Amino acid sequence: MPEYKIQYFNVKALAEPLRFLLSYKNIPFEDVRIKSEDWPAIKNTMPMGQMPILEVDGKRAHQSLAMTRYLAKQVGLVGSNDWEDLEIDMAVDTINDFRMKIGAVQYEPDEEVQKKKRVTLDNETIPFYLEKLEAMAADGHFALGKLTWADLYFVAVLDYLNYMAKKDLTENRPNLNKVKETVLALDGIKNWVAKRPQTDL
Ligand SMILES: N[C@@H](CCC(=O)N[C@@H](CS)C(=O)NCC(=O)O)C(=O)O
Repeated sequence: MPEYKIQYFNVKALAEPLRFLLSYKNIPFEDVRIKSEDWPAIKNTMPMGQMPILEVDGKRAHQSLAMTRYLAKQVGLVGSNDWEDLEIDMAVDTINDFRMKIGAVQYEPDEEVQKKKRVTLDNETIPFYLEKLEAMAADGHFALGKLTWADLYFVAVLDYLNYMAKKDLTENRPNLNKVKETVLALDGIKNWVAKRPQTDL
């Protein structure tokens, strides 16, 4: 079995889908968490000056979605043809678009501008995306009517989304809650969630 190492900050955010995918099959990995005070010295050694980084037998990869998709192939959570993979990718890209829209507000440096942007986020963006995502998950899964990496991706980033949105995004969304329950009930994920470092996001 390849040796896996994940490097990121001490948060779930963009590395958690990688951790979920490996944990799903109980694949061991080194979970390296860089302290923010150590980051400036390390930043320039990273391919794009950013994390997460995945190392597979010492070979280094970056870009969280590409790495998550790679691990999904390793653990068999992809489609069985190109069209099925497209359906999974559509769900994942939609979730990722949602993340970036919430992030654009959370990381807006001007406080007054952030306040204004949060009104639009709360009244328009969040309801729009949640309605679409709830409909996509009508049968308890985001794609193909079965468990795929889109489901694991959503649940893995959910704490991060809730933190940035400052609300429980799955409240009163039965289909999204079903996805959450299904993923959190998987043995490998249950074990990981029980033992992972406790962080807000
Ligand atoms: N497109 C990249 C974005 C990575 C990214 O934004 N990483 C942030 C943390 S979430 C980072 O490394 N920030 C530190 C910095 O830019 O100095 C990915 O998805 O992996």
